[in-house]
Amino acid sequence: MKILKFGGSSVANQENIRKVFQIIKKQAKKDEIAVVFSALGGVTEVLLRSAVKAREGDKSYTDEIKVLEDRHYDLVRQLIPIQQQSTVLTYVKVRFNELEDLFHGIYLIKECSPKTLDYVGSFGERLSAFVLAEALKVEGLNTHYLDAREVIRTNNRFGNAKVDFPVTNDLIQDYFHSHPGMKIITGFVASTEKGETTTLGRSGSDYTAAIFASALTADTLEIWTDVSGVMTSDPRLVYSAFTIPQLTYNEAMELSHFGAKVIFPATMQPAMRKGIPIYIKNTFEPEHPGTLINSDAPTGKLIKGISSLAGISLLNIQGAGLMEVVGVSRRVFGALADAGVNIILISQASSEHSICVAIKTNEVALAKEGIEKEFINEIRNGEMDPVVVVSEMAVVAAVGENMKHNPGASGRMFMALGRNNVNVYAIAQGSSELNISAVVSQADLQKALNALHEAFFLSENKVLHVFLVGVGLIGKALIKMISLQRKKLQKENDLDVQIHGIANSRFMAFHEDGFDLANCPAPEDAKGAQPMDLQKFIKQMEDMNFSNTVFVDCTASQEVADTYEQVLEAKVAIVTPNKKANSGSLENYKSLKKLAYKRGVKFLYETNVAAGLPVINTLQDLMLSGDKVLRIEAVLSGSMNYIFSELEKGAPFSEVVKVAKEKGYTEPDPRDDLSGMDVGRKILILGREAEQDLHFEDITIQSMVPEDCRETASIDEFFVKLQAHDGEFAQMLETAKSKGEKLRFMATLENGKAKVGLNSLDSTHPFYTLKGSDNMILFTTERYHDFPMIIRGPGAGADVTAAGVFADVIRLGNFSR
Ligand SMILES: NC(=O)C1=CN([C@@H]2O[C@H](COP(=O)(O)OP(=O)(O)OC[C@H]3O[C@@H](n4cnc5c(N)ncnc54)[C@H](O)[C@@H]3O)[C@@H](O)[C@H]2O)C=CC1
Ligand SMILES: N[C@@H](CC=O)C(=O)O
Ligand code: NA
Repeated sequence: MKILKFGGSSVANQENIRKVFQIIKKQAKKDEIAVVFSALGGVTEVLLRSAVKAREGDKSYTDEIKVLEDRHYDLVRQLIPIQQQSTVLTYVKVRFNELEDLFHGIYLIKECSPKTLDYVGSFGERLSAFVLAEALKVEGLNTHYLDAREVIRTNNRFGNAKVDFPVTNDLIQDYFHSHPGMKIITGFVASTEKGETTTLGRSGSDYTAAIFASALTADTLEIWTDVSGVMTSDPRLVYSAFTIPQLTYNEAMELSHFGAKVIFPATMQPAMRKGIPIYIKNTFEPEHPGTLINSDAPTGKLIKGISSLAGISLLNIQGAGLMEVVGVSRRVFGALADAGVNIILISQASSEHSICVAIKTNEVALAKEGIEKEFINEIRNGEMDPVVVVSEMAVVAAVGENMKHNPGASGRMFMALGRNNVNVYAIAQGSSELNISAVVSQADLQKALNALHEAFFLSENKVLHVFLVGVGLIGKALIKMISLQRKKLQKENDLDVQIHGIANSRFMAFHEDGFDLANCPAPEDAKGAQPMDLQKFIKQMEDMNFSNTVFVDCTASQEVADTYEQVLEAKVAIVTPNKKANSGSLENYKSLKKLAYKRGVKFLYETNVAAGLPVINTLQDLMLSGDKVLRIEAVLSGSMNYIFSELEKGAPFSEVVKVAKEKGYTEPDPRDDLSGMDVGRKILILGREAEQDLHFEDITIQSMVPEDCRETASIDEFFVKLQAHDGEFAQMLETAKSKGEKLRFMATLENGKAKVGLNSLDSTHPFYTLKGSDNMILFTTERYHDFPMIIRGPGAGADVTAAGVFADVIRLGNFSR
């Protein structure tokens, strides 16, 4: 025997009911089944609301009841052929006549007792189960309508009646023996010995199903609802939440205490006591295995799920006079009980200096008043402080029986929270080791849940959540690269990179699950694209509240660089090829580094110098290991090296500059390269990385932009004007050639001063052989003294730069593991 229960959403309308019928017919072919139905979705609420309206003399209840009546008639007409409709329509009509009389009575005497309310509430299930039993007959099933009031006996605590199990079990068994056919049972309703109608309280229909399952020792109980089982966490907050395949009864109880509202375990008790397996299944996705809840040993992971509860406040009861005083906690809890306040979590440290309890925020006033009244003398004497209330809190709890005797769960939990800058206000774990709960600020709830979810369930795949500003040459290349490499990273490095925000200077767009990187739209073409607003972008990034968030700045914008402080403050890591922040004031450079350190996040910018070539990291390693930089001599501009080496092949200067831009070597504005500014910035950054207090004024820069081209408005106009100077550059080249030399645009840093400019070098110089977009950096240090350390290779271009940015992002994965 199997008991199936379908909730209100499963029977909300004809379309859904057809799905329910499919499921019932399929199961009836294999097994003996009985089916419990809730009222059609929303009906009970309307009935109860109308009763209140009637009591308050509000006549509009009649309209609401009329709508319900028509809804049931419509359903009969939709499900049952016309020739067979009359008995069913009559049944419905009689029920609504009864309701009309009932409501009229309430309206007249202006009174509606809990007993009357139970009677009113019973109509929803009595209507749905009857109509559906008849409709299933039309489908060829031999059904038998069972009004559960005939067999479920309760006391007369109306609204939340207690079941008399011995009597009920006998009645159910007798009924099933003496009545053939597939029972179609009303959920929620029961009756007293005297035949008064009662209801079974919250999730009453689940309870009905469990009562029948238990009385009949069913093989299984299936709860059909609108979600595919119990999820690992609240899917509205944790996008990667998934269905838990199997839970023990204990785990199900713990999980549903906070958050997972799929079942209300109290209602499952009768089935649990008998060890009957319970399946949570989805009417709208019947093939999904859903969740099995049974008494088997816990399976799988260290924890099963992460539940949460918002709207919490913490009460701190503390004072020096409370230490080692027996009876304090009894009085605290007594006072809370007297005030009718439900305690959600308790924590007391062994110093006994304070007791901390978490309660629902709407009960704070009652609780505070109750406790302060109880301790009025102690507070007056200064032995105890007034109760301190911290509001806007939430509880997160890791749940699973495998935590028992298995060290590491709390370590992993608090590590994940700490790494993501989630402050923990209170902690509780019972000795059952089934649940570790932590109180966090409500603003951090989503981040906390995601961090925990990742730590416990996705730990094979740590996820970096990227927000990318600047989808230009480098940004686009980066997206493409991540898309191509993602599978391998997931498989071989336990790392996933998702992009949740994209922006250029005009538009921005966001995606909760991460954009489809293989077909990533431009920001302006993405769904929900909005005009770019940098502050809004950052706010949205913070609101999405992912753990391991990375802000990637692929612009050359000062405005974006100016937000780094704000971003780091939010504990978000930064990866950027944009040199503006590090080449601004020395103070800003230092304070950003300090802030990143303080906030425990990384600020990575390898591509600030020589694109993907390992220059910054190498220099940082040298410094960390105690070396000292004496001199840096370098070619730091890919575009300038390209331009001066291409010039040798005979093309005009302006033409070569254009090609350098087309090849993606130059800055967005090529004058930044030609003016030496870009190289100036790079040598400044290298100096600072070498722990020298370098300012921009310490650099002498020779500009290659002819005077009259400096003030031109557009880049196109600049190119036109530049043509007039092709001859001068050809002449410079000739002069060098005549001496057997080559032109190299380079930077030198020594004794706290830097020089940037064009040099003519003979063949003995290491830079002589550079080609194309090559960069070359010579570090002369205390350790690399006689011969410098040399780094050489292409130092500009979309791919080598994007690769460097990508490598920094991946590096973050290693840091924050
Ligand atoms: N091209 C190269 O070889 C290398 C470039 N870099 C750096 O990479 C960065 C990006 O360069 P490219 O991709 O070539 O530039 P790009 O001009 O192709 O792209 C820049 C993107 O940033 C966007 N943008 C500009 N200001 C913005 C703002 N305030 N808010 C939002 N978006 C904004 C633009 O709309 C554009 O989508 C620059 O900082 C550059 O110095 C670093 C190393 C090498
Ligand atoms: N424009 C730069 C590339 C970025 O740093 C160059 O030409 O080297
Ligand atoms: Na680099």
